[in-house]
Amino acid sequence: MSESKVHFYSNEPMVALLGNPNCGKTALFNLLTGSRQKVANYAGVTVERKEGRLTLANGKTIRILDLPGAYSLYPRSLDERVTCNVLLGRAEGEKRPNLILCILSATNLRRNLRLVLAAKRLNLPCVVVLNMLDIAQRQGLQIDTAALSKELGLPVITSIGIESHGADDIKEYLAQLDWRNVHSLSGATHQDEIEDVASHIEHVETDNVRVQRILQNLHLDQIIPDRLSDRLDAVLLHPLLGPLILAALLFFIFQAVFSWAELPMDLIKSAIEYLGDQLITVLPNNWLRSLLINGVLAGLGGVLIFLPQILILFFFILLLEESGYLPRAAFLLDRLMGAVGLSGRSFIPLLSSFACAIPGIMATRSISNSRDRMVTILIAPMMTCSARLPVYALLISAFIPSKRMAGGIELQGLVLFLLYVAGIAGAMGVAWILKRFTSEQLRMNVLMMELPSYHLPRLGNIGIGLWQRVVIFLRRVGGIILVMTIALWVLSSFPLPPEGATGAPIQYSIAGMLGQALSYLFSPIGFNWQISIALVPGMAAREVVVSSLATVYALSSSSADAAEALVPLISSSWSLATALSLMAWFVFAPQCLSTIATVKRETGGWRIPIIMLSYLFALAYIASFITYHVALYLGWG
Ligand SMILES: Nc1nc2c(ncn2[C@@H]2O[C@H](COP(=O)(O)OP(=O)(O)OP(=O)(O)O)[C@@H](O)[C@H]2O)c(=O)[nH]1
Ligand SMILES: [Mg+2]
Repeated sequence: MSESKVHFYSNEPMVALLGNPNCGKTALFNLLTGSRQKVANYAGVTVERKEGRLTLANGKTIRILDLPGAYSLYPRSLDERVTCNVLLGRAEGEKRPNLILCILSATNLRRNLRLVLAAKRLNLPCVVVLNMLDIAQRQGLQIDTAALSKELGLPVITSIGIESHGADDIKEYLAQLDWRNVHSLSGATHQDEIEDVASHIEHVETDNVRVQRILQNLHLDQIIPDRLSDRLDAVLLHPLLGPLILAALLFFIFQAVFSWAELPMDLIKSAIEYLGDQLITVLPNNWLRSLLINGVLAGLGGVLIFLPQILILFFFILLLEESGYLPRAAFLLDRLMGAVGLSGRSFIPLLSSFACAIPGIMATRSISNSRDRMVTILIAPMMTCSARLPVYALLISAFIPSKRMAGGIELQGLVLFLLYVAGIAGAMGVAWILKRFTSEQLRMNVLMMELPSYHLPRLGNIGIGLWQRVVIFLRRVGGIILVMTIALWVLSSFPLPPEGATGAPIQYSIAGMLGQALSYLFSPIGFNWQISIALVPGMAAREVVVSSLATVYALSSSSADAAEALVPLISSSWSLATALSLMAWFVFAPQCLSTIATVKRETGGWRIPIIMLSYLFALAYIASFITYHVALYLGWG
């Protein structure tokens, strides 16, 4: 597996952040370096090392390395291995860090201290940072940092990862550090060798005893229950209520995606229409006007309009991530996932895939069982990524009436929910088959997952998260989607139709001919040539299908205002059977090219991506074929 290469600045000291998962390393990394790496309230958020730089008050620059969380220095999963390799100096092209900042969550010293003891044996200078001091204080924990420092034989500083000045003590400490003599902070007292695997087991026992003694000396050896979290869990993890609440929550989210988005979507639509009208009045009727209106405006506008829905979905995802509910959902679904041979471990990678399969596939690094990891990678693309939302939303707006059913349920939201469920069900089915027919069969892996305390979501963090989504989305619109739209416009406009041609000019263009050729393949599942054209650039990015349809239809119609009206156009020219078949196609169809590239990188070869491409293509075709023919049978043709 390759990792992002880090530049080698030999003269700048490097400080690595080491700590248990979810202890706030990335929060501190962001405070120290001014980065905006992902922070969330569950274990295993960071799976790669990330580097940033910090300029200290005295002008000195140091490199800070954020690492995946680790419970021990005996790696069990790929993300833990990243951490160990860096600390042992085995990471390619990377020197060993000059200093380790060992971050502890003050709320769980028992587990966190074991890692400090292991870190001391690395024979690297080490400083302990006691984070989450605010929560510890709220829980009534009094930690004597001087005594802790004496027990450990290491300096101890404190921090609060969620306050803007929460890392100032760390900065101050690093500024006054004498980097030439930093070796005096080295924790190794009795052993000069780097930790090896064989001695690991024997250390575990002595470390447990030592941690117990330290806690006793600090009068911290009673376990302080987190009452609020326990009380919430009594309801949210209740065997019967828990799953019901989870289902209701997810259902509500999809309802909101449609009902809350109406107003902002109307606003964006009006703005695009206004812009189109202006362009028509000021520009002469030539190829440039066609490119701007039928190409760029139709294409980009067609996608932009779905931004509010994407943001609403992410608002809820961020809320769940910040609050600490996500690992509970994993816990609730563990049984269900066990039925198909996966553990709840796969839940968070799969959930990340709802944003985009790429971070989802990266997140599988935290799955220690390699077969589970491969299966999770193979099914991740079936989780509905946010790029598919515009496609679904377009088809739903065009074909599913916006009406309320019994109980005030929005029909459109319900269909969207069902499309997501179809993806999940497909994924579970494939996982079951893969496990069933591989040598490992249905072996249950026990879920060992930490349930963090609930945190009140911080609006600032959610705001930043949403803003990042807006930036990602606009970058796609202004980047790949714009490029593909212009390319498609060119291919759809040239060559010009011959003299005396009667059909729309696009039919004589390169794209038109390609679409007609492809429609032989796709007509059995109800796709016309316009859809067939749009599917090709859609391989680059999902939303491109929407912009491509907008461009293709804008070019196929003679009226100048076609740029504004994709929904009525497709609802009048496609049958319901075709629309349903296209929805089914998008539940399963192979992912975009960048996902395939990620799978190749993460699995180290072409085997898995090729398996993935072919089985998804086959599945999509079969699902669409069945959907189309059932719909025809029902008279929706
Ligand atoms: N109340 C409080 N919350 C904190 C503090 N530091 C971090 N958090 C929260 O704790 C959660 C975990 O923080 P992260 O920075 O993602 O933890 P991490 O150590 O990078 O976790 P992994 O990447 O999974 O290893 C997030 O919800 C943070 O907002 C703190 O000092 N006080
Ligand atoms: Mg992290």
